[in-house]
Amino acid sequence: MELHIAKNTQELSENLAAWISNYIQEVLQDQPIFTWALSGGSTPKQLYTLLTKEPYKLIIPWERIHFFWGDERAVPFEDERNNARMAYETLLDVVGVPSENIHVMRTDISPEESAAEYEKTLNKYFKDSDTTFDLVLLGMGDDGHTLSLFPGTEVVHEKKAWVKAFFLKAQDMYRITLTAPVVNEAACVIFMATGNGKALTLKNVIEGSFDAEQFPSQLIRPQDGELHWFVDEAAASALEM
Ligand SMILES: O=C1O[C@H](COP(=O)(O)O)[C@@H](O)[C@H](O)[C@H]1O
Repeated sequence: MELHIAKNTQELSENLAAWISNYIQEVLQDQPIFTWALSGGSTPKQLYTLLTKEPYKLIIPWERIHFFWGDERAVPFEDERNNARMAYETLLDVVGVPSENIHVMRTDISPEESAAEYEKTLNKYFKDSDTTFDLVLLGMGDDGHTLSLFPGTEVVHEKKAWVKAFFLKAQDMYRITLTAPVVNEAACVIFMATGNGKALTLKNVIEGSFDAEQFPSQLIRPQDGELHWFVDEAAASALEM
C-alpha cells in the first residue's frame, strides 16, 4: 500500500489528477481501452472538475476510457444524491465522453434487476482477463464504509457476486454496489479521504486490526494490483506511520 499525503483537498486533487492522467496514458500504450470505476460522494468532485481543465482535458484520450461506477444510490438520475449524475455534471458531459463508453448502474428498473444487468456488463468486459478494472476510485465514509459496503451489512460478507443490491435501512434507500471480490481483482485501486472527520476511521482502517464488519474499507486488498491512499493532512492526522 502506498500513502500519499497532501496539504488539503485542493492539493490532493491536483496530485491525483496528475497521477491518474499519467497512469491512463501509460496503460493505454499497451491496450486499446482503459476501464475506470468512479466513486460517488462529495470527495472526488474537485478531482473530476480538475480533469476537465487543461492540460488533462486535452491530453487524456477520453474516447478510449470506459466508465463504470463503484456504487449507486437507487434514486432517479435527476435526484442530486445520484452518484452517476454527479459524475456526468462534473466530468463526463464536460469532456464529452461518448455515451457508449458509459455504464451507469440503472435506477429506472428494480435494484435487483439493475445489479444483475451490471454483473452481465462486467462479465462482457472482464470474463476473459486476469484482472478487472484498470482503475477503481473509492471514497471512504466517516463510518468506514466504501462503495456501498456499510458496517454491519450482509454485503460485506459477499465472496462471489460482483454486484449486489440491498436495502440500507439506516438510509431508507436501496443501494447497488460492486463487491470486494471484483474490486480486489482490479489492476489499481485508489482511495481518497479528506478532513478531520475521517482521521480516526482512517487510522483504524490502515493501522488497526482487521475488523471488516466494523470497517468495510479494510476489505479492499487488491490481490495482484496496486493500492494507493490519497489523503489530506487532516485525514492523516491520527496516523502513526
Ligand atoms: O455513500 C457514499 O459515500 C462514499 C463516501 O462519500 P464521501 O461524501 O465521504 O466522499 C462514496 O465513496 C460512495 O460512492 C457513496 O455512495
